[in-house]
Amino acid sequence: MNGTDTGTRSAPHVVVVGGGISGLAAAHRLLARGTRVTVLEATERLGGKLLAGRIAGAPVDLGAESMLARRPEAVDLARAVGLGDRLQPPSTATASLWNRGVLTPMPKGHVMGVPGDPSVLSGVLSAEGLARIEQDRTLPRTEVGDDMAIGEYVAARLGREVVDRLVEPLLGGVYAGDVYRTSLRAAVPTLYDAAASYDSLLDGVRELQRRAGAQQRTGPVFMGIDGGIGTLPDAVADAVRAQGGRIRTGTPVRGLARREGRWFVRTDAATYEADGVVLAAPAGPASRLLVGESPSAAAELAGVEYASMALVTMAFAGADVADVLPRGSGFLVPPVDGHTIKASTFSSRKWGWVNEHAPDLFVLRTSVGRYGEEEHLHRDDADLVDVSLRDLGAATGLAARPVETRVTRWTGGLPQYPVGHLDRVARIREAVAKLPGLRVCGAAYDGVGIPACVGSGWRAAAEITEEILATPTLVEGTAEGTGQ
Ligand SMILES: CC1=C(CCC(=O)O)c2cc3nc(cc4[nH]c(cc5[nH]c(cc1n2)c(C)c5CCC(=O)O)c(CCC(=O)O)c4C)C(CCC(=O)O)=C3C
Repeated sequence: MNGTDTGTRSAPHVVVVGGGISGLAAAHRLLARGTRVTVLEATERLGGKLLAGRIAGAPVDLGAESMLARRPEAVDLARAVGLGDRLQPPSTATASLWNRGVLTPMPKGHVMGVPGDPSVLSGVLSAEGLARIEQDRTLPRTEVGDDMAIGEYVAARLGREVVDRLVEPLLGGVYAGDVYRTSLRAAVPTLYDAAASYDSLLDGVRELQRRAGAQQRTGPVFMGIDGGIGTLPDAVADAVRAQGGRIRTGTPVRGLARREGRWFVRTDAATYEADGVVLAAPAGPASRLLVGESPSAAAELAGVEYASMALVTMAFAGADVADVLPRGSGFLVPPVDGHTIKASTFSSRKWGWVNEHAPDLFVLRTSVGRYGEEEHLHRDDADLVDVSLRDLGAATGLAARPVETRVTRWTGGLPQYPVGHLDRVARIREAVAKLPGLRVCGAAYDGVGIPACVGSGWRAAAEITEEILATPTLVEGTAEGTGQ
């Protein structure tokens, strides 16, 4: 950079479309790299699937409530925006499985439900189910090719019971999906690699476990934030504003066009002129915005499906509940047993901060709905509370009535990663790469977890700044164009 240019050249301007955690992480990184930034969020609220709220006066997460700490991005971002002191691991690392009407401790020693040693599943599977696992040692190799549904692969090796009672409830939480559709390669890449190198899945998993053990990783697997993961987006937004970034909520983007080497991002009130654009919106809106400039990316994005779910958060008088519930952070529910809820998280037990803010309450939540199972979501709030209480009662014996309830509907909450997902993402990226200064990021691409979202935002920011700072363009004063 030539110092004498600063008077005539202002920093390049990047518009970020979407104010969820991916877009905010991208904006934060773009500012650090010296661009000007405008974030445009369609709804009135920043944060996307992260939402902090209150129940019976107590702070609680009403969206995502935990982030993986084994990947650095989410905790690094939290620290970078001043939340380091509020990071807090879960108070308990155990959970239960509501299996055939009985709550049993969640087995340890598996990779997303796939055991290395069948005996860890002895409390969970039937005798036939356990016997079926042994066939893994003698069955001919299962060719997974470019990709295969994780449920199909694990069922072929170990039998359907392992899939239906372990893999499905665990991965059902991650994607609100169906493991007989979900991509092995995208969802659990370590298992895909093991499948390619070992005839026996048990052998492959044991090797993964051996390697994980050799790494001697310390520190918590998950991390929360005092006050809620939902406080992270606002903290990032504050940091973005403090560095001069502009954030507009209630500002849906209506059109995106490239003319004479610049981007024009049209909203109802203004058209923003930019050197770069980060599309951090979900796949549907991203697809609609790309129809003009990249019909092929738009078509691929239009094929990305989402699952919807609802969270029912309930606060009880603490004394009514704590002794009734099983130990640990909550329980998972295998869909094959036909219950409505698919998980319950005991927030007051899982998070010290929930308990500290409301020591006389017990807060828990249930989740309802997954891909292809949207009928429950048409029930009204009172119905969702009733069915949650019925399932909770059947699972744990809980008979108390909550003092307050809150239903949060996450329509289109979780993108699906079906077989072939990674190829689709590669095709999207290839098409998008033909558009100078434009990148996509978010949960639809490289992982639905918060660290993956943050990582994808950072990557988009790094690639764009590399590209546009390498070819600086002359811009006049403000980048805001017509209409404002
Ligand atoms: C997006 C996501 C990731 C990916 C994160 C990333 O890749 O970044 C993930 C990972 C994992 N989830 C795991 C375990 C559990 N998930 C649960 C419940 C839930 N997860 C959800 C989502 C996710 N889950 C959701 C929407 C629920 C429903 C209930 C609620 O939202 O309240 C519950 C029951 C409730 C409780 O005990 O809290 C358990 C025990 C384990 C450990 C497995 C092992 O031990 O090997 C791992 C890696």
